[in-house]
Amino acid sequence: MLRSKAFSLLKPIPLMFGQSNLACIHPAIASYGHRCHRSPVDYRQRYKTYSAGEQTISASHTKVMAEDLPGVLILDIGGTHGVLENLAVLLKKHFHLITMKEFLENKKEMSKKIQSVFVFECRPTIDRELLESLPNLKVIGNSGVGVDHLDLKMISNFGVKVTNTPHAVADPTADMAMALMLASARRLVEGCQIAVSPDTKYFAVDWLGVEVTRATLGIIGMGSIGYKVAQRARAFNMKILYHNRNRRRKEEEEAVGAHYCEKMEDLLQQSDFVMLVVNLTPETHKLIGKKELGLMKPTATLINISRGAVIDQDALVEALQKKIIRAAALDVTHPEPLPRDHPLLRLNNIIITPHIGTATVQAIRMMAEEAIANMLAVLNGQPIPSEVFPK
Ligand SMILES: O=C(O)[C@H](O)CO
Repeated sequence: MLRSKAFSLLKPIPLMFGQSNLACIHPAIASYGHRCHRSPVDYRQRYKTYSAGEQTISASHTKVMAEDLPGVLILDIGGTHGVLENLAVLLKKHFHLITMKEFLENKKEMSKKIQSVFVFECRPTIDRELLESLPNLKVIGNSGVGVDHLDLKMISNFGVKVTNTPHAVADPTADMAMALMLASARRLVEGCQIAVSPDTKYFAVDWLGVEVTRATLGIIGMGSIGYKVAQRARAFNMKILYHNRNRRRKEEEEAVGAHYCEKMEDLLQQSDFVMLVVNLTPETHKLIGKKELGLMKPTATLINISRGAVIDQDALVEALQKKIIRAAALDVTHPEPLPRDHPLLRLNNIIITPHIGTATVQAIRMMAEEAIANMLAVLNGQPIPSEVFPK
């Protein structure tokens, strides 16, 4: 709902990809993956520069017929063509769009044409049956960074590559992390409800918040999103702790004033805000359970912008009910959405948003562009900016 509303505001914009010539992908985009791995900030900078200078070439200038382009199967995600209209415009520059409906109606002909599948964010998934019916499939372009919804091993056994969009998601997701932290700390949602309630006799002292400024933030998962959260938190003079599989370089730690905690337990015990920014893998499944929640301060807040299954939700319900921790702010849950009678929805010390970390006009477009660049690289046998490998 929120996504489609946001998207309806999106006006046609100059497109980064010029013509439907598969070789004409802008070199800045074709190569950003390599450099951006080290310096993700670069990408947005360069994106601005190039998109501003790029000439708009509308679909009518396209000489190549859609049928001549490699087929991309769009798994239905809404919109009139099975894909949001504005994403369709971007994709059509380089691909012959085939919706699931078209595929199912004319499977014999369509299945041969399809060389790529575009997956919008983290849904839906791709099963063996679909893979078996696409003999020419070469790449699945996931729009979004998390690929926990895809069976990477099975896909790779079909000789199909999977790509994701780590660069496009980093800033908006880090912004969302800050929004959740601030909203929970200052009890923004309750404040809104009170402000619009018919009862005008309310006293702020009855629902005091806590301060983010100078508080201790513990970031679990210091990849590019985690690091961007740290950059933002520094502006709030927060003390930053982090736990990650690999320690960041000294210069990177110093740039944001982050302190490494080798043991996650130390971070949990010391933090006022614990921020989860890890990928969902078998190792991080229910990473935060009863024991971990018990280590947190009773005044601490848990924020999750990764995946719902990283938290043992039953343990979280109990911790929030018994005030073992102060509050939680979740952009992700398991499942999504939660069943309407789920106990998490009945608590007042929680904020839940419907997985909107990347639901911005800019991010959705940039994710699509990053996914397109990846898919074209695979189809053209060029270096792939962001490929994901099975473990
Ligand atoms: O994985 C991601 O990038 C986000 O969760 C998008 O849905």
